[in-house]
Amino acid sequence: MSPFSVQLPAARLPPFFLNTDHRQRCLAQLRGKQNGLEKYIYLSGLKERDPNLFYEVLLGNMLEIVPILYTPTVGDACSNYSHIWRRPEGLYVTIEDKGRIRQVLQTWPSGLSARIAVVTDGSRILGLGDLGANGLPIAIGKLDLYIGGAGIKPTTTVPICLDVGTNTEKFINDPLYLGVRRKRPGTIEASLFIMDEFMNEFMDAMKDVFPQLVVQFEDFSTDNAFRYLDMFRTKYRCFNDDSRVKCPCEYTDALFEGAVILSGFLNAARIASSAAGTPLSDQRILFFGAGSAGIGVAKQLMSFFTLLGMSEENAKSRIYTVDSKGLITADRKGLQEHKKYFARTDYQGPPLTCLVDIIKYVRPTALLGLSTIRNAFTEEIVRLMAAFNTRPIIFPLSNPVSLCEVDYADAVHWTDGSVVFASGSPYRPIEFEGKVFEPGQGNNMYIFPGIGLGSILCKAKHITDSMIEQAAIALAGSLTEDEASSELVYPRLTRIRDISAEIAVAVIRSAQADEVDENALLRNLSDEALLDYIKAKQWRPTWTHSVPRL
Ligand SMILES: NC(=O)C1=CN([C@@H]2O[C@H](COP(=O)(O)OP(=O)(O)OC[C@H]3O[C@@H](n4cnc5c(N)ncnc54)[C@H](OP(=O)(O)O)[C@@H]3O)[C@@H](O)[C@H]2O)C=CC1
Ligand SMILES: CC(=O)C(=O)O
Ligand SMILES: [Mg+2]
Repeated sequence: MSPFSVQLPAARLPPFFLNTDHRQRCLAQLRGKQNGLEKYIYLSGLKERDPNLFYEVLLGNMLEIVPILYTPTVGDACSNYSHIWRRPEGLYVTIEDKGRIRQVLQTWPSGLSARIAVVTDGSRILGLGDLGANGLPIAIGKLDLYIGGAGIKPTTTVPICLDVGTNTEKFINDPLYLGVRRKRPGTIEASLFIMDEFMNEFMDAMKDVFPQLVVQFEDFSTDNAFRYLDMFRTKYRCFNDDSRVKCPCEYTDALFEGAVILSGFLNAARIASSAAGTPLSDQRILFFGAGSAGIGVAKQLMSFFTLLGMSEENAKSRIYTVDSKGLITADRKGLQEHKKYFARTDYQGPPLTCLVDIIKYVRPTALLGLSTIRNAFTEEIVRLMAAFNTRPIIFPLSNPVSLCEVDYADAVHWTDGSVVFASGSPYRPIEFEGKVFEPGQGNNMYIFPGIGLGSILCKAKHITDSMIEQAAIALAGSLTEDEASSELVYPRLTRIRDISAEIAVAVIRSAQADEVDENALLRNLSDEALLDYIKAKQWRPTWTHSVPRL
């Protein structure tokens, strides 16, 4: 509880306490911690003691604090959550609650005022795999970004972990593990039926208990992600898609990632095209990793190409996908459903299984990594990209850093500084041959806060494809002159609040065009008035650091 929000007798506080800058004290305490996990624990404690001070410190120090609350450190927090747990921070709905999920949700204090829930089942946390009940911090971290990055009110957010078990043996055997001690229901018909019943009951109960809520599904394993979104996309106010291109990637994590990568890719392609003197649309994009994230991003890029006037076939032909078995081709036996859409029909020859060979065959202008394979983009691969392209686009997007396909410094060195780079987790700028190089962070954190804010304010019934596309275009267009001349592909994180407000304008306009908005009051506002309205609605911490001693 904040010392400022309770009536403490003055003598209970040190005499000069109220006249010192607590933000500086918090930063000093934070910086005194030995490692990322300790910093995470410290910040979590600060949020509990004094939420206003916590968000004030976050807003003033985004570059330092976001990598702790979010990727990469949140990955450590999740992996170790049962050991570092201090206090209840979210809602757990377990498989054992089946039949009474409504009552469980009703225990959350702010039913009617809740606006955004991030829901994970812990089955694919970042690229770290099945972390079971330990997955909750990813939902908390995302919501901190909704709050910090867009100004969503903290009391309207709901982090939820669906604990249906874990297949990670070491957790089940860990005496401190906090989740239910059982394996996840399997994939035989009867187990799927039980899970479908559980998920249907959960979503029905969510709609009843939190009538104004938008649900973001986060870090479900690819098979579950596709399955549940297929079940729910037209029924509930979860992130949703009226897709022109029917391939199953409406899973929100992938949708947002698609939008954010589209945005960075647009800026990267402009840089690369102008260096090579080729048209923007003349791109060949190789996706290394074809799970929900890879296919989600591929879909978003290709749908943008169709907006540029390309036919669907032409747009699709620009995209190549690779999984653990190599280049995905249509003649492969037993190909999973989500991989079929982009499977190549034009490759004749023995299966291409090695990335070097695939790159020699495709000669991509852009190489995107969503594979969770650390250092998969070797020196040979990166040098090949540089040999084929004046400005090779290389986006190693797997999170956290420990799973990133190539480190920034290596990418810069191996391409003699020609790489156009964005990674999923943050890297620091580096100096190479007397020049400072600044990496981009291609992470959905740039987009979901603004989409959430816009959707809440216009009371969107669903989030349509065009809302997501317009959000991506607004993000791409949000670079300042300084950022563009530094060849950044994403704006600097310190501006995320303003960027989220601009994205929210684009999202609201698009919701209005698609007639899914229910807040008629916003329809007649000019863009300028709408931006002012959005900024006025952004929640800010009300903490003051200079309160006189009584
Ligand atoms: N930057 C961002 O904003 C975001 C990043 N991500 C990141 O994307 C990554 C992937 O997520 P997701 O799609 O859900 O995960 P999945 O596990 O579903 O997909 C991983 C993909 O990589 C492929 N793969 C695995 N090993 C290899 C290998 N040795 N060679 C080639 N391909 C391989 C898999 O192949 P196969 O299908 O054959 O198993 C699969 O297609 C995660 O690290 C996640 O953190 C996710 C969302 C947003
Ligand atoms: C960033 C993110 O959502 C992921 O890696 O899953
Ligand atoms: Mg995610």
